[in-house]
Amino acid sequence: MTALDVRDLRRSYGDVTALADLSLSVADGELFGFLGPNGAGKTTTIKILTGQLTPDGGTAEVAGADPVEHPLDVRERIGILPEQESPPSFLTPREYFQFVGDVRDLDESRVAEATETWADRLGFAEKLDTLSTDLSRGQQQKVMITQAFLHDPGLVFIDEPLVNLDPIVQERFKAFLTDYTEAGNTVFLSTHDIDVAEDLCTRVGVLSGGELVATRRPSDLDEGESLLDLFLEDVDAAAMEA
Ligand SMILES: Nc1ncnc2c1ncn2[C@@H]1O[C@H](COP(=O)(O)OP(=O)(O)OP(=O)(O)O)[C@@H](O)[C@H]1O
Repeated sequence: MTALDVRDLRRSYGDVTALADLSLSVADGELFGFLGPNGAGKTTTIKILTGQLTPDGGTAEVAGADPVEHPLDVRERIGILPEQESPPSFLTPREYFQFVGDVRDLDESRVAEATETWADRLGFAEKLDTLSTDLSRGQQQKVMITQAFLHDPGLVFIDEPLVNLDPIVQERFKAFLTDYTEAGNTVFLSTHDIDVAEDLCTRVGVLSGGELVATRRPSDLDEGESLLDLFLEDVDAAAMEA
């Protein structure tokens, strides 16, 4: 089954072309890395696929629904971890998860269980009743990760999830992502950390100038080959063609 399918997606902001012509499919169970230099169009793509932005043209199906025609259906079925967003400063993590649970129509007991599981997994149990404004950047990131997974979505969009996490928590979260996708769920991971993508992803797509210029499987790399070198070659080749 296909977790997401994108055909000929286009989006400009005034005379800036953010997405020129993007076609891409991600299957259920993939841990898909979305790579690209600054300004390549990654955030624009994620905003369209998560029902936050309308494209100028093209089609998309995400978790079985059209994010343009039925953005609420898509948002119900997916989890989203946007880059550089914080939990509301005036709520504690526990209150924030209750709020997200209400919006997502989850039973109180399910929210309580997920809260305990994630606080334990990411190591912030002692901060569950602290106002978010008094949390460190890393602790706030743990809260944002938790809200993305609170309802056990089959498809999650995560943008630079490891930022501000200490190495121990990073490893724990990476192991979770692997287990999560091996269980059949799908992760769409946008990152500049090519080493993490090489280590973690089952497949990556390289976006450059608003177009997908390569897809690769880290498991297919030859001895001595690195995803970073190939990424740099892909982006250089795309720049030469432009
Ligand atoms: N609201 C906006 N108004 C005008 N231009 C925008 C807007 N949002 C994005 N852009 C432009 O669209 C292009 C793609 O931006 P986008 O944020 O999608 O790239 P990105 O791959 O996520 O970049 P980064 O890795 O730096 O976060 C860039 O040239 C950017 O300047």
